[in-house]
Amino acid sequence: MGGLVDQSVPDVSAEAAVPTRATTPMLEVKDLVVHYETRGPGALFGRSQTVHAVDGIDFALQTNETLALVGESGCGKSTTGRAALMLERPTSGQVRFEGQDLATLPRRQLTAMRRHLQMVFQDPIGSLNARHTVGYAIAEPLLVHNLRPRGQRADRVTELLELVGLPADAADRYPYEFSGGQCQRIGIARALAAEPQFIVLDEPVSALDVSIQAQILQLLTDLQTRLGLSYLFIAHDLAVVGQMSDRVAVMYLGQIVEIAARDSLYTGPMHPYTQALFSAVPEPSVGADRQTVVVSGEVPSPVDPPAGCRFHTRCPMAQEVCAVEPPTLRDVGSDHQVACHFAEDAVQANPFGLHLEG
Ligand SMILES: Nc1ncnc2c1ncn2[C@@H]1O[C@H](COP(=O)(O)OP(=O)(O)OP(=O)(O)O)[C@@H](O)[C@H]1O
Repeated sequence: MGGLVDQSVPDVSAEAAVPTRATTPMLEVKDLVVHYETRGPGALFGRSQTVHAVDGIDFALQTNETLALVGESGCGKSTTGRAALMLERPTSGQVRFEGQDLATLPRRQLTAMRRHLQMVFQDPIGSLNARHTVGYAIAEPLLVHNLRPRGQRADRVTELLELVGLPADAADRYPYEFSGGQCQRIGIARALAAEPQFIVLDEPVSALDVSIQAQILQLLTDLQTRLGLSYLFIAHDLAVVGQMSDRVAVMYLGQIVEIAARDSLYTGPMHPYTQALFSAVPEPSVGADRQTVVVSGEVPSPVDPPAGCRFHTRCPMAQEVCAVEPPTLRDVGSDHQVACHFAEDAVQANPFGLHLEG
């Protein structure tokens, strides 16, 4: 496969070994669509319009695997995460957890199933109720799902606090008494309380200082190994994604444009949009802490996405066919799929000047 190498290829020697494929994926998302009906400009009398937040995506996640979702703000990552947990009812498509379609489950069964599916949020402090003690916040899922006899719940809270590296006396204190990193540990303990198998991590470290980020990422990695968790990891920081993921899906305007094993994507990104994302990663030596996508033009509105390939209005490789025919995801290597008519040409042309191998 192509010889593109990103400058910021992370140290991948450590933790995340690619897990062996099971026959039935733990979670499977098929042709997922989430549209929002909103009012256009003009408040009360604005015309009704459809936001194409997620538009027909497929992915699967194995036990103990981390799939990262990356892409610019507004491309549909959080909506995908919420829909995978059924916090957002899909407009159409399937979300199968251990083979069972959650979209068709009666409400009661869905509530019972929810304990296996949890979320950790971006804003660690805001996601906790300021009026509840930390102990209550962590015990609440035990109450909701009726787990553990009443007399054992306090011990379980202590156990969970210990699991995330906090002292037992944290249970009697309030969220405002803790730092952002400590609050994120509390959020993780709360997510773990119901013994989930699958957790959506929605930008779990982007609100934290860099030094704290590393500690939380290490905690998440350790917990995954210890508890056999599967993560859908939503993030914009490609260095963090490179450290945390087994596989990576790149989203643009509600669709997956490239999905691959982490190393395959990081050493040979084939979609021009993925290449643009990688070209925007700041070199650590420069000291910049945020990426800006260098591709020209604005992201088109998800109310009226472009016909054909949605990226064609900004793509340096675009030709006539791109404005007409939507490319489907096709195999371009082992565990590597791309939705681009000219992906092979893009590797040759290297339009964003990624550092070339050799
Ligand atoms: N409840 C809603 N009603 C209407 N539009 C929505 C709603 N939630 C999200 N959207 C729109 O759907 C699109 C996808 O949003 P989403 O939050 O999933 O993107 P994202 O990639 O997670 O962005 P970010 O990185 O900024 O969180 C955006 O255009 C957003 O404005």
